[in-house]
Amino acid sequence: MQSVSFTYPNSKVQIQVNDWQVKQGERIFLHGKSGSGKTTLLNLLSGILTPEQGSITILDEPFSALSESKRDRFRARHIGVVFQQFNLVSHLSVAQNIQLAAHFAGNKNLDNARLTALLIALQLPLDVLNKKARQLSVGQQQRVAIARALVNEPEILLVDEPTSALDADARDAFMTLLIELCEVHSTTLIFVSHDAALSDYLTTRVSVEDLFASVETSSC
Ligand SMILES: Nc1ncnc2c1ncn2[C@@H]1O[C@H](COP(=O)(O)OP(=O)(O)OP(=O)(O)O)[C@@H](O)[C@H]1O
Repeated sequence: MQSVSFTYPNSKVQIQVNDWQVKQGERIFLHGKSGSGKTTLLNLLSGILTPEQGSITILDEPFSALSESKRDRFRARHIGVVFQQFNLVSHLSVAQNIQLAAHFAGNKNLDNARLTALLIALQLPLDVLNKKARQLSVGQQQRVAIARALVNEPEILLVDEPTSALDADARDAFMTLLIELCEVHSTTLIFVSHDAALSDYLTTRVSVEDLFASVETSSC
């Protein structure tokens, strides 16, 4: 991110990042107070929002300068996103939810073996494939959201508070799996959570307040 600024319409809150670089394969624990701008930052990195000024370069592509359709295609191919609310299509089966993500990425080679391997890696029973997303427990929905985000083997994974509904044991099991999957594929992970205990699973801690404050210091 280079000299990025963003303000929501009718809002006084401005998000500014002077210079932020993330290395390939880095696993970042992004934390900060409620309302400090973590989700907004993830939305800028996923291209759901675009900066008013400055630029976001991802995998050497001028990501924030791409047209909306090119940005959507780039996201589908290279960036996995797991939102707080998972955003599964509730009336579709788990298999259909995952296949939809593969379809948007132009991934025509999603075979059943790969789908099965992903579910096993996430410790999901295989019979969930035919269940509707709305029939799953919250913990299962979280794992399916991760499976959907990983199905295209993205270089980058953006995850927003994925463990908030899990108990401590389920949370630790989930984190171990997530990190293992990221290690296997050298996935760059940006992980937002209020749960400081989870930072042990990640390699780098970044506070959004510091990230945003560094702009004010350097621009004075
Ligand atoms: N669509 C929107 N329109 C206007 N203001 C918004 C919008 N979404 C968020 N904001 C404001 O932008 C600021 C940053 O919000 P954001 O959701 O990024 O924070 P956060 O750090 O993710 O918060 P939390 O930890 O509570 O999820 C807040 O002041 C919020 O009220």
